[in-house]
Amino acid sequence: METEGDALEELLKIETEIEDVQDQIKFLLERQEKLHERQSELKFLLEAYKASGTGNSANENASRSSSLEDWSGSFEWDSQADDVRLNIFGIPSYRQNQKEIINAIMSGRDVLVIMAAGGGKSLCYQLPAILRDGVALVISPLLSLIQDQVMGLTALGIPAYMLTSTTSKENEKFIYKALEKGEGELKILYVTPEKISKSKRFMSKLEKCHNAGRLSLISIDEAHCCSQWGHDFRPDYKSLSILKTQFSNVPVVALTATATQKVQYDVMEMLRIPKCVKFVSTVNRPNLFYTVRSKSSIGKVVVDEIAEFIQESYPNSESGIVYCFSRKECEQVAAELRERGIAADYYHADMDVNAREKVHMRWSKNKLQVIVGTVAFGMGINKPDVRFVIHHSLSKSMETYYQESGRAGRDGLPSECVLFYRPADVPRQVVFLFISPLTMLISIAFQHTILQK
Ligand SMILES: Nc1ncnc2c1ncn2[C@@H]1O[C@H](COP(=O)(O)OP(=O)(O)OP(=O)(O)O)[C@@H](O)[C@H]1O
Repeated sequence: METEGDALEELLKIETEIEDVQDQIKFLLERQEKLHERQSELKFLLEAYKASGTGNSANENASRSSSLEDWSGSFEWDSQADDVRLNIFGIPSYRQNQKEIINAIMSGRDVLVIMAAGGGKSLCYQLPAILRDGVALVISPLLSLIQDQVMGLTALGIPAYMLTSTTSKENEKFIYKALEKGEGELKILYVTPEKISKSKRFMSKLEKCHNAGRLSLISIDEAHCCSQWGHDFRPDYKSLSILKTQFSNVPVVALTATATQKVQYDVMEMLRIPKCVKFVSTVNRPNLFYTVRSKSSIGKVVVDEIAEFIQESYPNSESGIVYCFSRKECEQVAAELRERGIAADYYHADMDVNAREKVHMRWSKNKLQVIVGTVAFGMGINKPDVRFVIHHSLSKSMETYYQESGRAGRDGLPSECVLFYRPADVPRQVVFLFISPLTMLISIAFQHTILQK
């Protein structure tokens, strides 16, 4: 007969064994991650060997192109580019790397641009799109991003169009005619990646445009969506590899704010641009001030502190975002902030598209001070004057944290990023299970200023 003592002893044994198994799983997952990383590097190297046909390594190729070619020198299009920059875009001078990127594209090279959010990536492909003859194709992942860009360009008098589900029949006809026959004024055409992967009709018109020598460049925005290692992987981005295969002489420009090596290799491999010129601008955002605050285990106290911070530091309804871990937490925190007199609402993936869009619009138009969101409140958020991003809970990775907190201060003005941290939040984020929170804090501290309040 089994006694209570026996049962207790067996339970202890099982618990020890479970801990053991967990350690092994952790070890194996870390090993798997490293192997994937190396696999991706090797695939990229092999691709580069094949492309160069010389046996030189990709790194040699990459560094050769970056070091030996001087993209900051004088080029025949300099004065025309300056004229377009100043008189069409109204931009008095270039920011870091913009001139060099434009020169590389104008020279017909494939280019990979890594530049922080708000750094000015759009000008890098829009300006060459105007200077080069023909139509520039831009692939962007979100309808809202596309609409913003087309609206902005149209306001500047640049003939830009989009071909999406919202395009009128009349505009569609105009676009197809422009692609096929070169009729009408079309300089920049925005599409989502689904157009490339799913519309045979569109691809056939694009081919005609290319055959007539009228496809001037291909720009791929948010290029990290190609990579499974990125934070926003989009399966349709995989089909973009066809572009370089089909239009090999047209320069491809891939742009992203994501800087990890693994993602960079993946993007270059997926888009088949192993010999691209790579431009990495600083990811440091000197106008962002990072703070880590210790988080109380009592939910109400945390919301009290968040509300107090917002009301004291931003009494004039300056815009902000509060990131939470779960949908339920989002709704609760938004309601509690409202109870404390802050105009807040929530945003998460469980809401229908219209409700989400409504909240986003109210916030964009400053009718709402704070959006309390999950990770779903992500790409396409380009409000320039977000003064604070508060993390009620830890993000799922360092990269996600960088993206989320980076939504603050796109206008370059001082802005705050506050992380509420307590060790008990760590196990809720699967990825962080295997990353020491200390590593994350040290990492943030190295990259930015930590003001311990
Ligand atoms: N050289 C410049 N001087 C001044 N302003 C600039 C310059 N280049 C771009 N800008 C402005 O900076 C702002 C951000 O540019 P843009 O939208 O291209 O950023 P981005 O890098 O695409 O950011 P995100 O990744 O968040 O979309 C825009 O208002 C743009 O007009």
